[in-house]
Amino acid sequence: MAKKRSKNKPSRVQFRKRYQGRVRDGDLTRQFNSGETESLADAVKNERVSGKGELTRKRTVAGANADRPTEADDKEDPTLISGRVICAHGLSNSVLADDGRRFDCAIRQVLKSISIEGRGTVVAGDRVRFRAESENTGMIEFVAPRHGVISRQSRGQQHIIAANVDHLLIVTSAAEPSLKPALVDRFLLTAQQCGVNPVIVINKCDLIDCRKLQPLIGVYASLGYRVLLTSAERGINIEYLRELLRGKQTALSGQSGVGKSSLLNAVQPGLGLAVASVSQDNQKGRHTTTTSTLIPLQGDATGAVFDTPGIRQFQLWDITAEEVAGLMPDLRPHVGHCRYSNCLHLTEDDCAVKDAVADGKIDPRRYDSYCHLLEDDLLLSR
Ligand SMILES: Nc1nc2c(ncn2[C@@H]2O[C@H](COP(=O)(O)OP(=O)(O)OP(=O)(O)O)[C@@H](O)[C@H]2O)c(=O)[nH]1
Ligand SMILES: [Zn+2]
Repeated sequence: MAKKRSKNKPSRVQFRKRYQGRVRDGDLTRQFNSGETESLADAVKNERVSGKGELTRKRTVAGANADRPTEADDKEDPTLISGRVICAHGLSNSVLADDGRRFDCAIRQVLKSISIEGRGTVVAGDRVRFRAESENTGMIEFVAPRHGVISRQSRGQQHIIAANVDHLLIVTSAAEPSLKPALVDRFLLTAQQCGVNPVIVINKCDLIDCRKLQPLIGVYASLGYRVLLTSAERGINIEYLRELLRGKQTALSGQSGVGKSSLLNAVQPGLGLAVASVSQDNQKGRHTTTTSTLIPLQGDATGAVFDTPGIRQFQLWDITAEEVAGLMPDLRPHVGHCRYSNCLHLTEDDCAVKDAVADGKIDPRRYDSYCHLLEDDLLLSR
């Protein structure tokens, strides 16, 4: 009789132990002296937004800050300006107000105190409310809760590089360089892990007979992934891509030379160039490679693209071999039916995943990707 998947999952305590305080709530965490941790989103909610935390405590103890706004006040406070963070640089953050003005903003101390080592209090893509202090400077008072967070691992900690990412374009090319579905599978896993909606773009479709791609596209489409065949060179599906980007914050990932800049230039002349120069800047400094920049689309109040080296090649962050199958929509339904609750679906007997591959329910190539990821990467580093 098959065992239930839930037995395979680590308990909350084991989970916390495993990540040693780095509780992955999809957000930054801070650690109290007691050893407890709290995500940035929760901290902001508890302390800043509800006004029940630090601010309120300060107010009652010292009687100070009595005029501090609560969230409701913030939203109604006409002196605060709404905008989004274009580039986060610690002390000076570039913020684009919804009315199109640019401000250099500092961050209010209480927001800083809830991040780890002051890093990542705000990141590119964050929706913020700030108080203008001059024509072009201001103070960020409020950071809205995030969705679609892209992070990377840095010295064992999660480091957010972009927030509120609506779409992740996984850009590949049909040829030159050749299509690497295993790489697409990795990016799909990362997108799943980050809670970002992926779109697979196969560029340079002018170089091959696209009918050859039908089986591959069929597999992805059957898993619910959107696949777009494009040619930046011939202008194929560029209008569709433009529509996809409209009003959304989109991140691009993919190997060098697949045509990311060319696609952006086809959508909006000069956009690829703007992106390339930002990427260059990022590559110059060793510590700035994680800094991402949001580049607004012309004539589109809310549409913008992120493109930094950090996102282009972004890696799975802190994933365990046991978690991978659960992040793959084709493997996931079968994992609970294996004989062993800790089955890795590689060499074990009575493995429901391998049975599903044999029965044609899982595409063998996808299973192959899974095996390579575990054997060549995740299990080797153990
Ligand atoms: N045939 C063909 N060539 C293309 C297409 N799109 C881009 N290219 C060419 O592919 C090469 C690489 O394009 P880029 O846009 O620089 O690629 P990228 O992904 O931005 O590369 P990196 O900046 O290195 O990450 C250039 O020589 C482009 O002219 C296409 O649709 N068809
Ligand atoms: Zn199995």
